[in-house]
Amino acid sequence: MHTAVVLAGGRSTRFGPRDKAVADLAGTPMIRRVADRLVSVVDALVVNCREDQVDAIDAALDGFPLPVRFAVDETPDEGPMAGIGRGLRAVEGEYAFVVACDMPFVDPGIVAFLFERVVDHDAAVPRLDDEWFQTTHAVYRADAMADACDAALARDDHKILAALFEVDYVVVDEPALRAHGSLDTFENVNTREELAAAEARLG
Ligand SMILES: Nc1nc2c(ncn2[C@@H]2O[C@H](COP(=O)(O)OP(=O)(O)OP(=O)(O)O)[C@@H](O)[C@H]2O)c(=O)[nH]1
Repeated sequence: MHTAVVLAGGRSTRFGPRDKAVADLAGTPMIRRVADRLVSVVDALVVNCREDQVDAIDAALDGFPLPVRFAVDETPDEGPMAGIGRGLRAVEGEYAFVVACDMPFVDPGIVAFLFERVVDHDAAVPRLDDEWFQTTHAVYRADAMADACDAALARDDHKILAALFEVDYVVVDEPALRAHGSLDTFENVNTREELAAAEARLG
């Protein structure tokens, strides 16, 4: 059983007054695009967000063919690592793909490969040449990473890497990623301009 945890609890300040999770991207809410890209590689979806986002996200996911569960932040605005931990606690199987709600080109081939690479480890984290770890596009062993998130938060450390470095992780490098899909998978939409560019690419 594979789950996807979609992170949507941020404030989208660069995007403007509206929540980018449910922003219209070529006729489909962004989070729905992300979810739709994952149907072939996971069995269930967990959405991490704030309570005030639930209704709009639930509407955006109306008719989604897999079970959807919400993992609402107990305390909002604790950062993405807190969201990862919260989301992973709601996962039923062993492993989950964690992805930001603003990655509409997420590539199922690469996600499937991350699920292969994580076996016998706690995390499989992509890392492109000259770039940092793609921790919001990675597969985690749900209980191990959730424990590490809780431990880091208890030390008042909110960095995702503080949790990652506590678990047994493998790095998935750029050549391996390229062999399994498009690196567009890591593209994220933070601004209205990036939304327009994504829309143009979708035709
Ligand atoms: N639960 C939770 N998730 C968060 C938080 N901050 C960011 N995220 C999520 O982490 C992912 C990456 O965050 P950003 O792209 O920086 O999103 P953001 O914080 O909403 O955007 P900006 O305010 O423009 O930086 C997104 O999927 C966010 O929804 C938070 O405080 N809590």
